[in-house]
Amino acid sequence: MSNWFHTVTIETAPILEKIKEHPFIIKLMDGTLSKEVFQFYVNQDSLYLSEYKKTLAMLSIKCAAAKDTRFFLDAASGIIDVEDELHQIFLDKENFNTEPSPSCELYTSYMSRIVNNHSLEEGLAVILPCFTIYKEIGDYILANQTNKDNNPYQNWIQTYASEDFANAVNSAIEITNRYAEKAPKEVLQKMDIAFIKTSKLEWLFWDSAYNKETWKI
Ligand SMILES: Cc1ncc(CO)c(N)n1
Repeated sequence: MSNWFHTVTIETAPILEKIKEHPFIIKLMDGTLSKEVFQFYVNQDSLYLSEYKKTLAMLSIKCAAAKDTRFFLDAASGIIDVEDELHQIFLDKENFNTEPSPSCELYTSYMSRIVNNHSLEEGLAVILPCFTIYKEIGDYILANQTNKDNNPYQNWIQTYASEDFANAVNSAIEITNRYAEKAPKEVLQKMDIAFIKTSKLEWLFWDSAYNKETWKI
């Protein structure tokens, strides 16, 4: 198989559509998303990113090629900058909740489990939707919004529709496709499962923020 990512993207297209139709994204795009919901999201996203960077660093040391290790280490340290920038702007430090929501816990734990206990290829697949879905959504919002000048969430939107982020996404896809080219069919199937599940978790993460998900007990 020459382009694993292309094939799995076709398979996950309905999930991406559902994300675009989610009220969180619709309201983020038109600027009517409540500040409370966005706060909840940024709070949880900060907890998410702080785990995600560790997972990327862990994945980096499993790559045989030094340039791939460097890419994931750079991405991990880039996340520290994103955490600092976006979260300084949007995060309400006094009301910061240090407990991950069930969906946040599920998402970060799932990625960490796959990266730590499974093959490199599955690890590459499991962390990829975090890049590719945010790129899709960033571009989608920017292309469809009519209120770029007065959307309170424009900085957030701009980050994920930026050229820097696009370059990082392309590199992550290229690396994953390169390892997939040499992978046997059984491994490719496991890569699909990991990618599809994380794509669903992306939807779940937005949905959980929109509903300000709590632990039921
Ligand atoms: C949940 C989630 N997925 C992906 C990204 C993009 O890095 C993010 N900030 N948060």
